[in-house]
Amino acid sequence: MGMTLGEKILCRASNNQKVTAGQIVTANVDLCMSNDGTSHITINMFENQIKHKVIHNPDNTIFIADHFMPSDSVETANIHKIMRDFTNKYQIKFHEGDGVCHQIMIESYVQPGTLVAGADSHTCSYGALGAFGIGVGSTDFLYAMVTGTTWLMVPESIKIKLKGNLKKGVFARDLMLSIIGEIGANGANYKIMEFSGEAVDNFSMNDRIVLCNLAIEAGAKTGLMEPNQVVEDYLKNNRTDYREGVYLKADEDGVYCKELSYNLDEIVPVIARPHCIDDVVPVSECEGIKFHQGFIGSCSNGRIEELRVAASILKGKKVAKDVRLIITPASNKVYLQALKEGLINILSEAGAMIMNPNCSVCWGSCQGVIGENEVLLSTGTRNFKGRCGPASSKVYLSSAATVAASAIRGEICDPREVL
Ligand SMILES: CC(C)[C@H](C(=O)O)[C@@H](O)C(=O)O
Ligand code: SF4
Repeated sequence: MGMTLGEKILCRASNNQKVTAGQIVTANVDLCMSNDGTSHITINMFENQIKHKVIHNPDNTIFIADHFMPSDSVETANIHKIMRDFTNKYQIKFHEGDGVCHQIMIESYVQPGTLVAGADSHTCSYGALGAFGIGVGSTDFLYAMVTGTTWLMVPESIKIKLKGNLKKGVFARDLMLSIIGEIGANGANYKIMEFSGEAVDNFSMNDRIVLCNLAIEAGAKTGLMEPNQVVEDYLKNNRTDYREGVYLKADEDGVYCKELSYNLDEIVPVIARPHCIDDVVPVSECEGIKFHQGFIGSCSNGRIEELRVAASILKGKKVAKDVRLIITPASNKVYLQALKEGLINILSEAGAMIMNPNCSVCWGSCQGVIGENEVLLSTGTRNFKGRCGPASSKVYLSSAATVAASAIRGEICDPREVL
């Protein structure tokens, strides 16, 4: 009996010949990542509750300030100071203002075949590179940072076979929201969502990240894809630390708890309605709904490909009078690329507000918070009640194209009408 891709990676990380779903393993963690959402909690425990104050591998420990960047209050400024002092003291890597943690990790650190513990739920994004990213709480993060290991039960895997091609105006974001809409927000609880099939070969790095990033929103332990030439090219072109990676593949006879198949030709632009990500309907069912703010950004949808699509729609047009459009590149690298391509000019001339790279409106605690009864159309990851404003506010989730097209119209519309 063979192994799934996730089992292969955990096998390697735990120095086993074979692992099977349900088995509990202690595994070596290749990278530890923490952000300003919770790192002060970890630092407090480290300084005050443990005896042997050792960081297992400072070089592989990365702290990133992105959720409240720049700080919006004395409280968050103090969190950044705690992070700055701690990372200086222990020679840990620290990024401040460079962008969203997961984007920074993918641009600069994560390698295929590795295990990464991140104190953030969307650590599952690293599956795009064929790495096993797990979101952990502050205590588990502390354990991994100090010991270089973590323990986990090997999850069962769901094979998600993708074939066909996305039509014009339909994006990876629509595909993943459609999958979550079908299986439900608990549909993959503690499972690995392993994406495969001929369609995956045609995916860009951005598509790969979009799919793996939202795996947690179906309850998955992580999302995974076999690394391929696209990954290899991405690493070669973007990474100063490029080295030959560990390109693990699932065995033909790996055991899956479920198999799902999707034909990409059948996917249409969709929207997740408030307040649950699995309340997914075709955009056409939301046509005409007024909204007050649009947001393009986040670790899910703030990369250059998304800004290009937004710019192609907004070029020469104006954001509707009663809509605020906030666009936040996912990293400085993305921002600089957008500047170089003239996208920032186009978006700005159309009336969008361009923010510094950070979690921005996705997180709803730093910038672009919405008011009582206001409606947000967002490319963020979550639409929980109160995520981006008071309990009376509403968040709809869609692709960047849908946000851009709707921002011009002043009400939700299908991006295929303008593309
Ligand atoms: C702050 C952090 C712990 C949180 C997460 O884990 O996902 C945040 O990034 C989010 O998207 O809600
Ligand atoms: S962009 Fe949103 S989902 Fe991603 S880490 Fe930041 S707050 Fe979390």
